[in-house]
Formats: sequence, C-alpha cells, structure tokens
Amino acid sequence: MNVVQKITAPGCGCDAPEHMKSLITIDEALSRIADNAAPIQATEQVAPGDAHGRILAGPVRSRAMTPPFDNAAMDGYAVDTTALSGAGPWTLSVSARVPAGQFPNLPVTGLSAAWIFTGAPVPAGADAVMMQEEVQRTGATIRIDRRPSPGQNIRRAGSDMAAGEIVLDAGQRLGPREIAACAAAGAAAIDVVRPLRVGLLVTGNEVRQSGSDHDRAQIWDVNTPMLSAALAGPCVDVVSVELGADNRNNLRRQLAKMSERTDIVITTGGVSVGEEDHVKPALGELGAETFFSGVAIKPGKPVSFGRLGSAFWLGLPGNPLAAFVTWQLFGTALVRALTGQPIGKHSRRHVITAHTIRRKPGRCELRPATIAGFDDLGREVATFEPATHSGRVGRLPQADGLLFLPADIDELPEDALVEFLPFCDL
Ligand SMILES: Nc1nc2c(c(=O)[nH]1)N[C@H]1C(S)=C(S)[C@@H](COP(=O)(O)OP(=O)(O)OC[C@H]3O[C@@H](n4cnc5c(N)ncnc54)[C@H](O)[C@@H]3O)O[C@H]1N2
Ligand code: MOO
Repeated sequence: MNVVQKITAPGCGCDAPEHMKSLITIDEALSRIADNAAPIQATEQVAPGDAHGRILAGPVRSRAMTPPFDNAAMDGYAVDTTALSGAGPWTLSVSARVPAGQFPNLPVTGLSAAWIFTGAPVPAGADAVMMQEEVQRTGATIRIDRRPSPGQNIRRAGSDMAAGEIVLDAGQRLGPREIAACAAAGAAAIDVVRPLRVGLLVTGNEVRQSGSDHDRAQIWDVNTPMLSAALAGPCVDVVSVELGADNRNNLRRQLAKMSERTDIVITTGGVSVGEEDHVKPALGELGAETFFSGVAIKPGKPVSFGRLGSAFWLGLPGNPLAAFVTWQLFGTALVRALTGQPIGKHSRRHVITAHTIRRKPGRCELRPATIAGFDDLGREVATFEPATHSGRVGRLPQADGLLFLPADIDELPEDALVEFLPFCDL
C-alpha cells in the first residue's frame, strides 16, 4: 500500500475560465458566514431533561462539589486502617449499618467496622472500604486477612467536580453526555439559545409534491422533504415552508414576508444565471446584501449567502444533490454560527480512496462516498461512484459523507489520502 500524498487545501479554481473567477473557496465562504452571522442573543431556560439538542447560551458551573461527600464505591465494610497493627489477620466488630441515603451517626473507632453499601457516606474515622467478598463475616464480626490500602474503594468529595467549576462552555450542543454533566453539576434550569426560526422557500415552476400526478415537464419535489428533514432538530423551528413559482414579483413578496418572521430564509433553485432564475434579482429589488454568490465547488456552484433585513438568506441550488451538499457545508455552518457554536474544519478527517479518480479539474468536488472498511494500516477506505451528478440522489442513502477532491486535481490514484466530511444532522 502506497500513500501518494496528503491533501488538505481544496484549490481555489482560480486558473479556471473567466466566468469562474468570481467564485470563492469553501473556506472563504465559511469565513464569510462566520464573519457576518453573529450569534442571536435571545435565550430561554430549560430543565436538563428537556435540553437534548439545544445549544448552551452561557457556561454551566457546578453548584456544589460532586460527589458531595466521601462515599463507598463498593458494598462492604468501612474500616480504619491505622487501627490494624501487625501483619493480620484482624477481627473487627461490626458496629453500624450504613445504607445509601442515610448519614452515619457513629464514627468508626479502633477495631470496629461499619457495614456499608455503594454510595453511602463513609463514617468519620474510616479511611478504607473492604469489598464484602474480601472479608469473612461471622455474626457481628468480620475477619480481614489482607491489609487494605488507605483510601481504597472511597470516592472522595469533589473528585468529579469542584464547587463553582465550569463544566461546560457556551456554544456546546447538549447531548446525553453534556446533559449528564449538567445534572451532576446540579443545574435545575439551563440557559440555552432560543430555537432559530427558519423559513424554506422551494422555487421552480416544474416542482410538484412528491408522489402527486404531474404534467410531462414537471418533476417531484425532493428539496422540500429533504430539507425539512435536515432542519428537523431541537435548535430550529421551521416556521414556514412554501413553494414559489419562477416569477420575480411573487418571489419578492414571498421573500419579504418570510424574512420578517425568521432568522434564516433558505431558498432552493432559481439562483443560477438563467433568465428564469429570479431569486437573486428579487432579493436585489428588496435591497438584500450579498456576502457571497457562487463557490468553486461541484456540486453546488451557485450557492449564495446574504441578508435581507434581519434574516440571513442561504440560496441553495435547485439540483437536489447540490442542495444537500451545500446544506451540509454551509447550512449547518450558518446554524452553528447563529447559535454560538464554533464553525471549523474539525469534523473533517482523512480517508484512503478505494479506486483511481479521473475528473475534470476546475472546482473542488464534493463526492459522496461510503466508508467501506479499513486497510491493513487501520486507515478508513472510501468507495464512491465514478462521477458526481448534482441531480442524482438515488445512491445518497448509501453514502456516509463527502470526499473533498481539490480543484486542480484531474487524477488521483487508488490509496490517495483525501479529506472526508461525514454527514451530520443538526
Ligand atoms: N449557463 C449556466 N447554466 C447553469 C449554470 C451555470 O453556471 N451557467 N450552473 C449550473 C449549476 S452548476 C447548477 S447547480 C444549476 C443550479 O441552478 P438553480 O439553482 O438556478 O436551480 P434550477 O435551475 O431552479 O434547478 C436546477 C435543477 O434542479 C431541479 N430542481 C429544482 N428544484 C427541485 C426540487 N425541489 N426537487 C427536485 N428537483 C429540483 C430543476 O428541475 C433543475 O433540473 O444551474 C446550472 N445551470
Ligand atoms: O454546481 Mo451544479 O450542482 O454542479 O450542477
């Protein structure tokens, strides 16, 4: 096996024909999202049990040390090792019984032991807990053959979290692991970012509801259900889903209305250069700002980003694979930016290509790929179709993510190391 090269930076397409010169790189597009989309300030409070998938608006501090007291890690006997003189064995009298949830009244003194259960507070005077399997109990006495170590089987107060310690920072997405830390920190109510209000406007005269009867020149709408599914998550409220005809005046009215009640307006289709592509002209008439218009990628070249009033606009291409890929690259980044989560390249990793690639250079290609397994060095190996077709989604369910094929590369051998972005949900 021969690693030919390590590829990190997708090229910029700047040796491309004149009409591609205005296109920017993926990383430049991500920077423009990060620079323009400041986190929304609105927050709300939720209980830890309702926080799944929400984004922390501020740090979470531990309200008290945890565990709150020294406690037994095993069912057994709490003893004072300093009272065990000589080489043993030792016989101790069982002087108390301490179940979890009950505070011990009596200290352990001399050759006495407290019968203790996992999670129960360790009595004063004891400095070790013997597992019950390691002692012989007879009536009200136990025999210990081997000297316990001081501290054995005791979980010390504060050993997990100190009082006041920051356990989570703002911008963290709350999954089961983070919610566990919040609960252990004693958080009764957690400050989270209020869900983003998102509107979806799917354009195209030819688009009809999936499964419906349609005329000969019409097609089933893939983008509405696909993006509705992509947006389904606790940090987003989809407040409006509309279809829009290829008509500038109508689109202008729809965009204006949608932008008044949303943080993000997502459009699909009508964003390229043809006379029937009315989304950008309609936004122009409404005085929208444009932060980028076209990225040197395949699929998804016309993807655009701007602002209309207080709402951000993300213009995804109509081709369904292009819409999905640009959602994965830029839509998820915009949601992250507006909810205060870092956006970066951290989720990209490197994989090995399973086949030779021959392609037309010019744009960085995002090719759907499947992680098929590992090579003999333990590296992930990706398989993929011979080409990327922006209108095809039939094989998308088999893909795990996107390979980044740099703009200037026309051929890559088998076993090349390339960047890979796993698909992610909100
Ligand atoms: N002269 C040029 N033509 C095109 C260029 C270009 O640079 N110069 N770019 C091409 C590229 S790349 C893309 S991507 C598409 C994107 O165009 P639009 O975003 O304007 O999308 P539409 O033209 O409206 O639609 C493209 C394609 O997708 C189908 N579509 C649209 N909506 C849906 C939907 N909801 N569900 C399923 N399929 C949908 C539509 O029927 C078209 O076939 O432009 C190229 N052209
Ligand atoms: O950029 Mo488009 O998605 O290739 O057809």
